[in-house]
Amino acid sequence: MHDFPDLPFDAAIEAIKATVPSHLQSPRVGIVCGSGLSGLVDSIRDLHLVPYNTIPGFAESTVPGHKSSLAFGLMGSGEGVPVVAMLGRFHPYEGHDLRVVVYPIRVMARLGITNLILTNAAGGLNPNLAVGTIVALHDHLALPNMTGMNALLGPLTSSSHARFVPLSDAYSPALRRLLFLGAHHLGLSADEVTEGTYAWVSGPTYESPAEGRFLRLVGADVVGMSTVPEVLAARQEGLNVMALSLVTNAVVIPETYRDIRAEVATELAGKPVELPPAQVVSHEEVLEIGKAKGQVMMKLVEYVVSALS
Ligand SMILES: O=P(O)(O)O[C@H]1O[C@H](CO)[C@@H](O)[C@H]1O
Ligand code: HPA
Repeated sequence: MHDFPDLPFDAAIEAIKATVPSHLQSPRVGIVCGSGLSGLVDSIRDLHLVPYNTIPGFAESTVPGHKSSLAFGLMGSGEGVPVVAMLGRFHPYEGHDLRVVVYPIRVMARLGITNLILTNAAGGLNPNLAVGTIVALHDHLALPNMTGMNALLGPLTSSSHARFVPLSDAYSPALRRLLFLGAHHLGLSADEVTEGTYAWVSGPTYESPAEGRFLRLVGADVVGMSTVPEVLAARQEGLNVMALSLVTNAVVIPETYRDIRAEVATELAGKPVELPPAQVVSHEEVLEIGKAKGQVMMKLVEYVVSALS
């Protein structure tokens, strides 16, 4: 296998191995913690943190709720499974090139992980998904990928990589099976953990009502600004992928718009106008739900990782 020099893989691996204790240097599972979900680190013992700014080629995460360190350690009971977790990810809207966004996934693959568990905070498009629901992704819909913003565009980063990567099998059924066994063992209902399709958007704007309606119409259940580029790189690296969305807010999809003209007419007729409550999403709300519900996500991830031992 030959790595290409614009991405400093060898230097990154060297920097990591220089600080991480030898029994943690070859993690089997990689985990990416989404917005407000870095609390997953609490389930890692023998914890060893490597700040991103000490790893050649890594950027810094600039989004609140995303720390900027790799966490090495053991997860699960008994001997434990060696894992590496990204406490904070990179998003294109921060100004990071897509090759930089997925670089940590490729570094984790070179450290030896074979399974990747991605987590994210997402807006709910499917009206059946309550805030707090965990959605195991079984597919994605990525308009940016289809229109020239694909993380696999450009020179291959390894001569062993496929140029054309199929996505019909991107989300491992075997890992999803483990997840639902875990949900059963943890006593979680079908309303608490379910499956669905993730729409990837570039952000950083949240969806307009018409965009939300469009994404729902074309089959997406949740929407977010991450994960898909990482899935593509992981699949090119030959990793098994599981991705979990935590629904942190309902995307506003009104069936009808406020009739402002009628409101004015009512007002002019001297009658009181009843104003509907404003419905806007904020990143603070996203982080709050992540903190409140992150525990369930953590237990599920712990179950799946333990089952991989
Ligand atoms: O996908 P993660 O990184 O969890 O973050 C989600 O939360 C942020 C918006 O609140 C966006 O970055 C969106 O993608
Ligand atoms: N839209 C896009 N990304 C998100 C959302 C949303 O409503 N919530 C959390 N991440």
